[in-house]
Amino acid sequence: MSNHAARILDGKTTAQTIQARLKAEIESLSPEMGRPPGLAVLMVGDNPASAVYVRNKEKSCDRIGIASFGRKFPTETEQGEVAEVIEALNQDERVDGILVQLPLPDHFDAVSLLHGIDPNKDVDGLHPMNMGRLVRSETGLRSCTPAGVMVLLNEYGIEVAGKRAVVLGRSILVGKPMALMLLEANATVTMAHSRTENLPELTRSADILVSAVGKPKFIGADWIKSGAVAIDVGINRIFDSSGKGKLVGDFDFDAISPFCSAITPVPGGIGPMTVALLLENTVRSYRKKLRS
Ligand SMILES: Nc1nc(=O)c2c([nH]1)NC[C@@H]1CN(c3ccc(C(=O)N[C@@H](CCC(=O)O)C(=O)O)cc3)C=[N+]21
Ligand SMILES: [Mg+2]
Repeated sequence: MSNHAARILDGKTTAQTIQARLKAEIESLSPEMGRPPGLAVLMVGDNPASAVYVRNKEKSCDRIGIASFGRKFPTETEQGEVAEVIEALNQDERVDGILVQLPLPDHFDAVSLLHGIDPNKDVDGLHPMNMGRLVRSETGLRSCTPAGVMVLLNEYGIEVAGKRAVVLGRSILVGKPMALMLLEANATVTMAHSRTENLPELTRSADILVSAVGKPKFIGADWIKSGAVAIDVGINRIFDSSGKGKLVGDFDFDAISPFCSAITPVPGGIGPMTVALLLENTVRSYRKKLRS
């Protein structure tokens, strides 16, 4: 079963549908709440992937009625200064979500900074409280990228239970929570990483292959099982011979799509889903205040 046309899992359209639903929900909740939801994004230095994300988040917040409390710090900022801002945002009643862009500059200790975020405002799901809830399959705020993958799979009716899933990458932001969410959905999950031996042989066993390694067009056709579902979390900027930049994923899309049953494009796949789930988490934490 090869050379069938893969279904394109359209994250852009799915994300727009989610955003439209959230916009309506915000309109109906805000009279009672007396304020819009608020999201604070903190960025230190100027990582290009983070810059794309920040731009898209701010546009989306404007569009659906979430107030942005963003702060940008120069690379040489001291950790203590950012920690103080986080503490002020924890106390600020107008703020429902706080997100610290990763990676942070080398002189930062990301772990201790993330521990300082109020778990109820941790819309990135990175606080140990929320990570622990995920490990235990308890409800809590969940990492936006892997949560977006699960929503997209569900949107397209892709069966996960009983399937073999391989996750490439073991970051706290994507790989680890992704593996746990697939496990929760009853997939048989393998986590692979830079030290994994015979990687292509492993990925050829995957019914669902998720890549979050950040290497442009790293994965070619001989890594893919025929009929696999390919989920590309990589967002890599490359430049053509004329110096023009464009975004590509970890998959060599044109090479592998003939062998896949379904595949996410870059751009327009998991990126927009990440933004949508961030907004969703923010609205969730806003809505929770109505009842408390
Ligand atoms: N604490 C933290 N949480 C994150 O989730 C996080 C982070 N730090 N640091 C940076 C990465 C990167 N990231 C992106 C999310 C969406 C797009 C996105 O919207 N991509 C569009 C790009 C469209 C375009 O502008 O060309 C797409 O793929 O279609 C990009 C990048 C989240 N990250
Ligand atoms: Mg994408």
